[in-house]
Amino acid sequence: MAIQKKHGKGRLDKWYKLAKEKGYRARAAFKLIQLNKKYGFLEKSKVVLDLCAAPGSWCQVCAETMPKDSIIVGVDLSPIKPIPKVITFQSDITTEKCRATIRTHLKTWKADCVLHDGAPNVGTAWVQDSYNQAELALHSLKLATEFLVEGGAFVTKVFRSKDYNSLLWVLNQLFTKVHATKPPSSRNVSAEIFVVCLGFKAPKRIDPRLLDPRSVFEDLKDPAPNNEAKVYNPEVKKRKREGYEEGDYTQFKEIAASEFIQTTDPIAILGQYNRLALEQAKNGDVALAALDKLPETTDEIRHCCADLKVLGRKEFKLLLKWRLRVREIFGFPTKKTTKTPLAEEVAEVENMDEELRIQEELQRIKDKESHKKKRERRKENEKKQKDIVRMQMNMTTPMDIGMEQEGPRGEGAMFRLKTIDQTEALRRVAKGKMVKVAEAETKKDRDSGIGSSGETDDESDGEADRLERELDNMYDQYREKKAAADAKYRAKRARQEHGDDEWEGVSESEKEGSGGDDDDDDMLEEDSSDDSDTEERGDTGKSLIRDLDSTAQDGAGLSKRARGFFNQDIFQTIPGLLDVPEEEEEGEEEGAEGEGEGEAMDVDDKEESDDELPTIQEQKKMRKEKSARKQASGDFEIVKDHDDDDDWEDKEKKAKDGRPNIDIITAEAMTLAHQLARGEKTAHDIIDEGYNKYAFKDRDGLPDWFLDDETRHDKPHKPITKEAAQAIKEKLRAYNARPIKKVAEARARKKFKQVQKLEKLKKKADLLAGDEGMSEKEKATSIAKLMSSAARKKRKQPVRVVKAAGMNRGISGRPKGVKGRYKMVDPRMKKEMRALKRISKKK
Ligand SMILES: C[S@@+](CC[C@H](N)C(=O)[O-])C[C@H]1O[C@@H](n2cnc3c(N)ncnc32)[C@H](O)[C@@H]1O
Repeated sequence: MAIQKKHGKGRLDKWYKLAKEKGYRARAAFKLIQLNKKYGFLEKSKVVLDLCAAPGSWCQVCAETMPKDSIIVGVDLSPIKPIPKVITFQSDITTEKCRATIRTHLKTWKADCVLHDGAPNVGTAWVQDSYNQAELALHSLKLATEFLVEGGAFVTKVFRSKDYNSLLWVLNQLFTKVHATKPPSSRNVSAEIFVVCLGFKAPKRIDPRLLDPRSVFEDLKDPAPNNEAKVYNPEVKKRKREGYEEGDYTQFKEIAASEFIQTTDPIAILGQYNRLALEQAKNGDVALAALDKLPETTDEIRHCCADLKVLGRKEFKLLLKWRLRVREIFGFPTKKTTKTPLAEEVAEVENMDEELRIQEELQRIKDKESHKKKRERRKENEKKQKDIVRMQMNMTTPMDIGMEQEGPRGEGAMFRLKTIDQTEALRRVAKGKMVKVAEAETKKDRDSGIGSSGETDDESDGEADRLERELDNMYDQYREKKAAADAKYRAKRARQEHGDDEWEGVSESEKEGSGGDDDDDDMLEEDSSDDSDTEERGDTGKSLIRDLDSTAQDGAGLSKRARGFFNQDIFQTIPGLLDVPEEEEEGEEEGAEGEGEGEAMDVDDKEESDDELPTIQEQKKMRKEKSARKQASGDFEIVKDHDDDDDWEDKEKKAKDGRPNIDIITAEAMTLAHQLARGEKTAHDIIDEGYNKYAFKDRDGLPDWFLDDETRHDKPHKPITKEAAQAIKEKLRAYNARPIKKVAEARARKKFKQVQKLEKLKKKADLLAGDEGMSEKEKATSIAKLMSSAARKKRKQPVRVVKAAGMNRGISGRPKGVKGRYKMVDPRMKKEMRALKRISKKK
């Protein structure tokens, strides 16, 4: 929760900094800029009267925004430093003298706009005497009625207080439109708002009572003096006025938090008070002491209680929830029974409360409805799940579960491959995975929050089921958490979600031996996507045949991806590995190039392919040569560390991204390659090894978390040779030895600059050499001079120390008038250092 501070550095907000940057004398400038942006009163004004104008930022904005040669008159109790094109003088706007001075400056002119940003400052910054402010605003209005032209605008600052409505009423009598607004640059913690009055009615006669604080603010008994005047007359003491509670002269109101708990209208308290006090507990208030000790009274609640005026919707809700909870604990009735109407005077606050109340009511209704829906869906799914189990036990048929659907031609959906494939039902039925379908559905619901809300309708479930679900749920949460923290895991999941498990299939089969039921899955999935645009049974059949064909072909030769893998240089010398018909290979190569996959090509090959394309034969020859070169030098391009699972995933991803394939050869593959090369193993052996206990796993009915763990840890550990491990180590060492990107960039920049410098020198030397007016000796000496001056190192500019004081403090970026290298220092630091030294010396 961001709490705006009113003191110290809290003041140096973005508007403050922006004002400094733009050269405005106060951040208040932005309030006028924003008000004018909304109502556009300055652009059409030729004469403006700025009341309470010091230090003059509003005058600056006027001078900037108003047409050329406009008249701007600014007045304040404090002196205003001269501003170009602005007339300023010092006076109290409540006095007759001030009125007369304005008249002399304006002569016969009438003002198009009267601005008033007066603030009678008393006490600390946040304690505002709202009455004085309202009174000052009324004084400024009085001046406005005298100097404003008909249709003119009046902008005034007011504080939300008891007198606010009376003031608004008066303004409404004199102007056609009255808008109360709070510009974004006005601090949230401040009670100030601005009233922009447009279309001055300019009545011929104004009832003097309308502008008399005594009658406008009728509660008033004694007329209030201008507090600012106290600055000049310290004898004058602040008087008590009616309109405030006895002993409470400020707008800052606090109430014991226990009152908030007990009240029947908590929203009224949230709207009216600045703070809910908890710490009175120390003064012996029993209710507060109990409240203070409750675990529900968290730090966040304490923060919220500390300043109600800065809270947003979320925090209000938090406080209201807390109240309900505490009421429950203390045994209060938890439903609201009565509502106390809010005081009329705090109209603004009342609106906000009303809004909050409506919003909460809406939210409550929404929540209720969504809970109801979730419950219904959950029940439905559970029923389905039970039906499916029954079906598996031959107690019922899919039709009973609602799986039948009439196709466009009348045939049952049960027998349409396409529809079945879409629901994945057949595939799972075939593999006995119907339970998983239901599980997946239930899980989906759980993911969307169903069942996790602790609703009471799971009594019908068995304890074991419930436990299982809870476990699954916890595991899902764990996975979500992991996914949020782990980019690699996210990437992997994204790949799975996009059905992009082609490579996974390869690595899986490579790791576990090929075959198994996963292959079937892939085939059906491909089938469904291939034929998504046709509903014909025949078409689906065709597609199945096509896929089966391709698989058969893969079995005979190698799949495209497998061929890509074995196309790598390291396998080039192994006989019989790539016995593929010539035409087919050509087709593949072209395809790979066309698709930009290039998995069987390394970087160099790729670069070559960019130029004039070599023929297939040439490419093959080049590859062979290269492979021989690498074999001779023992340079294996391997990066995979055997135990580094994450790294492996990363490499897989890289390979999928279409980057060079140097990363995808693992130590295992290298070992295998060595074994094949040495004749220790044949292709047949490898295929044979593929049939192992890991290849055929029964995954039916097992929970996801278990399957995940299995895939991660239950896999064959293939041997790796010493050479392979060594090669990988070397490779990684080379990787680690590379300079970081920034260093490489800096070096390249340096080199580039040197080349540029050299070019320049060359040009100059050429010019000198071609100069006919110079003798050869002269030429030689001047070129030598040139060279030596170029070789001389430039002296670094000394760093200038700039004190961060006054205007410079709090500004980010280069301070004004400072050129070259500089260092910002805070003089306070120096003082502190000296003090520390002094202290240590004394010691
Ligand atoms: C918030 S500042 C005005 C800032 C100004 N709008 C600006 O942009 O620089 C409020 C000013 O009201 C002035 N003020 C308060 N009472 C006054 C009075 N009776 N007559 C004239 N100025 C007064 C104070 O001296 C103070 O400078």
